[in-house]
Amino acid sequence: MVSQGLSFFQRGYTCGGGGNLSLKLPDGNILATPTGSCLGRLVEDELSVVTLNGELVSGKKASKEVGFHLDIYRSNAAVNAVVHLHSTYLTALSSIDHSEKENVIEAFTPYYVMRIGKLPLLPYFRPGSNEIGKEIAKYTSQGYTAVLLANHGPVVTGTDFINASDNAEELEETAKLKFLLEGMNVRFLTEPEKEALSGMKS
Ligand SMILES: O=C(CO)COP(=O)(O)O
Repeated sequence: MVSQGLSFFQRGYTCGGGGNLSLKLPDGNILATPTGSCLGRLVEDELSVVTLNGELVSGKKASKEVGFHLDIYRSNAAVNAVVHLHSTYLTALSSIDHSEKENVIEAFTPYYVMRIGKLPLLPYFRPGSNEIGKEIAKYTSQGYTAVLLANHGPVVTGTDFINASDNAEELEETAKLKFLLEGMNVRFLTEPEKEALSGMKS
């Protein structure tokens, strides 16, 4: 978790004190990043261990968002890790329109389809509020890998910590593609145009 946090930070997936990470330990407790910590400067001994009910077992006080991490674990036994980032492109996308939506990114690559598929946008909630977890759990209980919190950022799950981290990166890259393609105002060729082009072969 310490090295992956540093990797996220160094590659610009998060900055300052934004974001939080967690994973399920073999004994069923949850290892989480402490509140106020920078993902690029995590200290192994300071990481929080909490029970599934949120009681602190060891380390520093857990992230103020640990409640939604726990709601996610309780909603779906297949989830073993949760990554929450304030990554640039997804946070930008989360800030365009606040109304709840079933999906805010269309797929551009098969990898996105395999890892994420659909990205629901949830309404804005104050960070740390109890309501967030219940709203996220409505989706994770149905097998959704990720949701986007309005004016905040993505919450991504995985079968293990590496899987959740890779899912989060794929999602951010897809958001980047969306802005690149839409920013260029790309219009792909229609079928008649493709045919016209293929007629240009000598
Ligand atoms: O990303 C954050 C809130 O959404 C940071 O909060 P924490 O430092 O408590 O984890």
